Amino acid sequence: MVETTTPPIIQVRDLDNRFGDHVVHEHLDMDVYPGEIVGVVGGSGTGKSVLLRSILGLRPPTGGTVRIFDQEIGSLSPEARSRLERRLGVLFQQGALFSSLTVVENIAMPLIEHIGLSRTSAEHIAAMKMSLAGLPANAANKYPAELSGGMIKRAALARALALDPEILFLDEPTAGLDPVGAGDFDQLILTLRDALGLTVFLVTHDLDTLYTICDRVAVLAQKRVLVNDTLARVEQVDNDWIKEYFHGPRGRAAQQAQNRRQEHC
Ligand SMILES: Nc1ncnc2c1ncn2[C@@H]1O[C@H](COP(=O)(O)OP(=O)(O)OP(=O)(O)O)[C@@H](O)[C@H]1O
Repeated sequence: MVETTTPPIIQVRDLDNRFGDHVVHEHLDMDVYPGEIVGVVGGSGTGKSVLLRSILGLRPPTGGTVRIFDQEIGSLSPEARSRLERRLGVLFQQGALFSSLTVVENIAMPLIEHIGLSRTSAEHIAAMKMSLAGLPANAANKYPAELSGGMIKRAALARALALDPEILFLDEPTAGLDPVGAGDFDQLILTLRDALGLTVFLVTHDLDTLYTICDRVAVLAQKRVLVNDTLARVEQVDNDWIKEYFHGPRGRAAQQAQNRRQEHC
């Protein structure tokens, strides 16, 4: 759970991101602590995906620093950067599986490429990761086009877990799933965090995800992280977007659903 006395595992300071004249982030600060699940929310175009890409080092920011495991990613040698990347698992919005590879081959690929395992060993570990992500064994030899949306997410999650990451980044993990599938996926993320001690950084629009599994919620607005706190505190912030998002009909429904879940526990 959240231990804010420990140093952050991700520390973003004074981050700027611009595309020409378009300023997406300005003086953005954000901390993520080990073992927590942080949900990043904000209106469309507020820069959630750009923030995720900046933290992962996929997009060099216009200014500012990102430190992960107390290492500044912009100043690492290629070898150090590669070592750091192995400690991060990423689930992109569309799954980003290779369509010409089977599920087991997709999951085995990072094990072969990054740590040089033989194909047999890599596929053996890939089968275990499939099971961890809740995929049936008979999905192993299927191609992505043969999978349901929920199974694609699970296969992509299994691949993200292939190298035993310490931090898991998820971009809209429940987008496109039906409510039952989305709820199951939320529970899977929670179970994996608890079982594996992961830190989870997730970008989402899904209010149920926020209410069900997030320890803290970071709201992007006005080109920065406006607030990064428990949901109870975030809900109280006097900001138009926060009021509309959390206190509108969908926010109230998600909150009531969570209250009912807690009553049944
Ligand atoms: N490569 C790029 N070139 C130019 N502009 C970009 C680029 N990538 C992102 N942007 C712009 O940056 C802004 C933030 O984009 P981003 O995708 O991070 O938003 P978001 O908060 O994730 O939105 P959504 O919730 O709709 O997915 C948008 O205005 C987008 O058009």
